[in-house]
Amino acid sequence: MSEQAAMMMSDSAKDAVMHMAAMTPSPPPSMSMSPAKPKLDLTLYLVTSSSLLPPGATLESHIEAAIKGGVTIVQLREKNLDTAPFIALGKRVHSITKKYGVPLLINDRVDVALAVGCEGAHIGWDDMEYTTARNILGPTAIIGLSVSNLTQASLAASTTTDYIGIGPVFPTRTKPDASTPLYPSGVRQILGLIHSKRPELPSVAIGSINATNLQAVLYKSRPTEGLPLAGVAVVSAIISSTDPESAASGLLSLYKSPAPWAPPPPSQSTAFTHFYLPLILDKVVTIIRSIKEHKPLVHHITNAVVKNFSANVTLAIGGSPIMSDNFEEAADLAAIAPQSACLVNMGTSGPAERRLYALAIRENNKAGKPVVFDPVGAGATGMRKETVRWVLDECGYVDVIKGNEGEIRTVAGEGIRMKGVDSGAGGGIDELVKVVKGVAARERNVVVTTGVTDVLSDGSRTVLVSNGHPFQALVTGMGCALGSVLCAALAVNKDDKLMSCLAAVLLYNVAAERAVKRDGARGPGSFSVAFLDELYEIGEICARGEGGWLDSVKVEFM
Ligand SMILES: Cc1ncc(COP(=O)(O)OP(=O)(O)O)c(N)n1
Ligand SMILES: Cc1nc(C(=O)O)sc1CCOP(=O)(O)O
Repeated sequence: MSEQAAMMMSDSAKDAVMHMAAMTPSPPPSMSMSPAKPKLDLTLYLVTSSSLLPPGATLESHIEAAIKGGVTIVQLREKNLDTAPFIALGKRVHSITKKYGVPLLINDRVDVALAVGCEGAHIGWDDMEYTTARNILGPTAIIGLSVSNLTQASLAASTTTDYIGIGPVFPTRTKPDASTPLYPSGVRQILGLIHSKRPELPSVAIGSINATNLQAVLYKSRPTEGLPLAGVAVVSAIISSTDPESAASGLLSLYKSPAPWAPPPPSQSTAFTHFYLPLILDKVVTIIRSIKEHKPLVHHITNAVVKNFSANVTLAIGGSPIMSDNFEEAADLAAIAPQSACLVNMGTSGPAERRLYALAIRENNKAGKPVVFDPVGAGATGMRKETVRWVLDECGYVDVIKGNEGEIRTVAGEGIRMKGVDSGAGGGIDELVKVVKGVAARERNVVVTTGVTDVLSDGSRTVLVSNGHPFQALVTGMGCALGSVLCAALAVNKDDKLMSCLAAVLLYNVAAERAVKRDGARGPGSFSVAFLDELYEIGEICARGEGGWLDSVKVEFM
């Protein structure tokens, strides 16, 4: 056993492995399980657990139905079977999987895999050490290793394992002794590390993956560089279903479809890859005009303090505000209008509101409608930090996070995530840009950070906007109502979300500058009225296709 592998195992497991290794000479070629390495397709990986079958179902019929539905590889994971019945079951299941050319692996038990003569085994950190398993099963067996953290990932990637199982992604009842959940952002970090060690090594994610979260797992875990997940492994999503064939085909079809919130591929998209200002400002005008034309519905789940102002801002730019905290209509509101978006502002949130956020995010994700998340006061209390973590890790996908510098630093920080972007404050604009870019790259979305200079980033492109007026900080709800404008812009332009956010921020901040120049705008009160007038006025100017109001923009592209 290698010293490295020994470090990672419990003492009893080490003793067992040492014993096995001493007893196990290098295998003669005849011990190889099949003459050639079977093709490995990890796309939809079924891991079994007989105890989770619905009443009356048999494991054999469930597995066969799931394969018909599209399962590409099966792992027999039976924790309570003695050796002889385990081998007998393995042989029965193998006769089914062989018919369909689907590889069968055995969980934990290399001896059972050998006796069954199936395609390989999956082993964890309490099981037989990898090299010993490889020696026993031979070079053509498929062997997978589990990893739950970066240390294990680094060690596993230094072996010749055929694939890695990363988990748990979410808390799961199926494996009570599972490690701390990684969430998609943790899976992404592990994929990045695997890429740095063995760029071609495929991985699957496991742990409470189901039809509701599969696309978010795939999308959010995709690293900037290197291989994305090669598949997802599920137990209960198929085994507990009364219709395993449909459960499998449903998961497969979600796996193969682009996430509803994914922007179109770059060739079709109007994304700005070159920062050519006149073209960008042209697009800004088009987006604002389009809000007036299409009157997008903005479903506000927001705090009581800012509802009235947010509704007025939405109306002033030509949108249709709905302020609804009603569970019963969240799904309808996501689906009802061809162009809509949802604002989740956690200004005043308790347990009921948090359940509503989850529902609204899920429904808008399903309908392909953008979601803007405003983590108001994110760092103020433990409850708020946990709400932010929960929204980002467990509620699906948010297209845009908008907050002030402190809020975005909290979103980036160690208190929220297993490991976050360095959130040290006070490093100036360059350091802030690094933080904002880091969050956007981690969440694969757009982050809008408001301040004297607003920082907008999608993780690769970053824009600084220095328009605006100090009166903005003196009007209640001014910060929150930017969320309404972001929603309206995203609702009418989903192709390039950074561009939509830029249009919203420019409209908002140039309107503020113009408002203080209006007659009678003497202080925050009259300013807020003049501001609404200017939002409206700029909309009218854009509707005429004019861009003169943009002469004063102060933008920098990075
Ligand atoms: C595909 C896949 N990934 C991870 C695991 C977990 O295996 P392990 O760590 O051995 O834990 P148990 O499954 O034995 O509880 C897996 N089985 N499959
Ligand atoms: C078998 C297993 N391994 C895990 C890991 O984290 O390594 S989580 C897990 C259970 C997955 O079951 P379900 O899809 O029902 O949540």
